[in-house]
Amino acid sequence: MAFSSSCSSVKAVNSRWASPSPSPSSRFAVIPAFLHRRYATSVKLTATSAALKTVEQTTLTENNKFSTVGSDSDEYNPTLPKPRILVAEKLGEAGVLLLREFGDVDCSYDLSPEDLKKKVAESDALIVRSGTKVTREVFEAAKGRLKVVGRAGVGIDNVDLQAATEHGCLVVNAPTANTVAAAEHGIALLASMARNVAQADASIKAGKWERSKYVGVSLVGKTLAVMGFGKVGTEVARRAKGLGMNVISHDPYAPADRARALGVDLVSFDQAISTADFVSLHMPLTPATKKVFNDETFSKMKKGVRLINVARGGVIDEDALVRALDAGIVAQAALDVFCEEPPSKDSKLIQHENVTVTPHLGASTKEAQEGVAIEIAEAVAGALRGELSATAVNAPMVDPEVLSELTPYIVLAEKLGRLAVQLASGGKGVQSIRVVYRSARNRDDLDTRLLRAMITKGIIEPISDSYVNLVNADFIAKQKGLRISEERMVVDSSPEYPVDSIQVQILNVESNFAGAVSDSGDISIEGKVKYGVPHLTCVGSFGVDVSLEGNLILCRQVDQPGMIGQVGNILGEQNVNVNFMSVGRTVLRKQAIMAIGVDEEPEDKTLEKIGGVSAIEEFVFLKL
Ligand SMILES: NC(=O)c1ccc[n+]([C@@H]2O[C@H](COP(=O)([O-])OP(=O)(O)OC[C@H]3O[C@@H](n4cnc5c(N)ncnc54)[C@H](O)[C@@H]3O)[C@@H](O)[C@H]2O)c1
Ligand SMILES: O=C(O)[C@H](O)COP(=O)(O)O
Repeated sequence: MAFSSSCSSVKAVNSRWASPSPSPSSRFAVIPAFLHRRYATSVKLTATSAALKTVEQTTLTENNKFSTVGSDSDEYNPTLPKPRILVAEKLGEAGVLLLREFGDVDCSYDLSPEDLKKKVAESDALIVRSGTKVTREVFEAAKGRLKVVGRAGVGIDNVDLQAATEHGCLVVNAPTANTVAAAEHGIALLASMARNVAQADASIKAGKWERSKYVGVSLVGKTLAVMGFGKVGTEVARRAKGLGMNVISHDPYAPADRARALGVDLVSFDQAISTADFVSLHMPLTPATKKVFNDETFSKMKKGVRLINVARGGVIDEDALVRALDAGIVAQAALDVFCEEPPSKDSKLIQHENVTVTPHLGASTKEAQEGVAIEIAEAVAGALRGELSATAVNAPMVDPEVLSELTPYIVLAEKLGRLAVQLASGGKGVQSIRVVYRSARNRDDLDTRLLRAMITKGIIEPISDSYVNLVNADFIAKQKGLRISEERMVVDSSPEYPVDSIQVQILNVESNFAGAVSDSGDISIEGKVKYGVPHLTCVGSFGVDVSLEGNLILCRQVDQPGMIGQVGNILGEQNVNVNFMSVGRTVLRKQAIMAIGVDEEPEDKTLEKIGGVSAIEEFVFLKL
């Protein structure tokens, strides 16, 4: 089939073909050294669906004091020295037993940073919860011995992932076993806050009997805003419905039908916080959610609102919360997590009489800890045996040859995913993605899993705290209710290159940039690799040609002379360097799209000026 594109004509204005090919995100592309060694001797990877199957047993040397086994059917070889596993925080007994069957387990809790460094130098695996900081210094001190870090829980903000990857250390976590525990703790805080349980308990223990002081508020009929409708948020909503509450939720990326099925309306951020009597936080800590609860947002809340946080302390500006409590905007807060853990003893927030606190207990039930312990023990033992883990967060396992050929396409795929998700808006949520690969290669001679993983990574990472890689991409996509369908079209170009173009479509969503919506009504963008550099070649129905470096401004305007100059001048005045510009149009002198690659992030006022140009109908700034 000959190559066909839905895009219209394009005129490139500036060219940087000679730019060096950008390297892929190092977190993804750096293959842990021990995996390299293992695969280097044992695995023949092909570009077929068998690409990730290991076929032989391998004995490791150097830092690997025991053998690892590649095939699913092979057993761990008990004649070789057992791996040493350091458990640095309390882990459920079932998990410890499982680990003992497999290795020498050292349970040493409350280690000082110095002692931790000494111990990791003699350990093949380390298991922690949120209380141990696994820093770069820890990986350096391990001198290559540490092969796996297991986080017995969800958040891996206490593990330096970049350092782990650089030191060839796999990081795995246990993302699902504590969901219900966290939700139950949220509900416990909600109910005990509403009825002043903690304060009344302290009062009575101090010898008082203050019945009128601790009159509470009822939950039934009140509105609860669940901020973040993921695993924990969904379970909180389900339980709050059972308490007779009216539940609304804000989550720009959650599927509306999943919420509707629970009788929950997905609403805008402002609508959620301004109408709720109770606000419960369940979003991840990301650059977009950091301190999202601040003076401005508190001022929009209903006077007397009650706040619960079992997510991450960093989503709240804690000083602003104290001000909101003092002003009576927030009547009460119940907090399980803090910006700094443990928080300082004399923190105004902790000491506030209308605040109830728990020391990060969300996951701390016997059942959750047993579940998490088993989940992490299996993941760590599996990783030490060399198996793929569905909860690995930093390790691709790809033949270096395949990786090297695909490198520029990997960058392209991630950037297309990242761009596409930023073009989505509205309450329906990103649910269905369609990817079309145009390639001259035979269908079975192109393994697209790495590309699909990178598109998934590009789509998910800007909107969550999940780390996506080849190993966990499908797992995370499924967890988030994201359906990714792939199509391959054979085109008449050179089979020397694995892919001619990649098209990413987000189906059934609204866009914040109407120009990105194709004739089929879906958000659609397409890109190619040209001379090793990823390029955006199509936006909606408009052909463009802009190298995907730095950041991007897309403008839709009336096709008329002088537009490039006007916008270029505005950016130039603000010292924003344009690295690439391209204009594509459908019909002469009607509508056109201008794609402008910029090195810096323009200030708001600069973007406002661009929006003020009369011929510009809409524009959007996108981070690559
Ligand atoms: N206190 C504890 O002990 C404890 C236990 C488990 C989880 N957690 C924390 O709870 C949080 C949620 O965990 P989860 O397992 O449900 O994660 P999840 O990834 O399943 O859900 C997070 C949800 O937040 C949404 N989201 C992303 N950005 C958002 C934004 N700007 N506004 C609103 N929603 C947004 C995502 O779309 C997703 O649906 C995480 O921060 C996790 O670390 C804490
Ligand atoms: O991220 C998590 O899983 C929770 O915050 C629980 O942390 P914990 O394992 O330290 O209790």
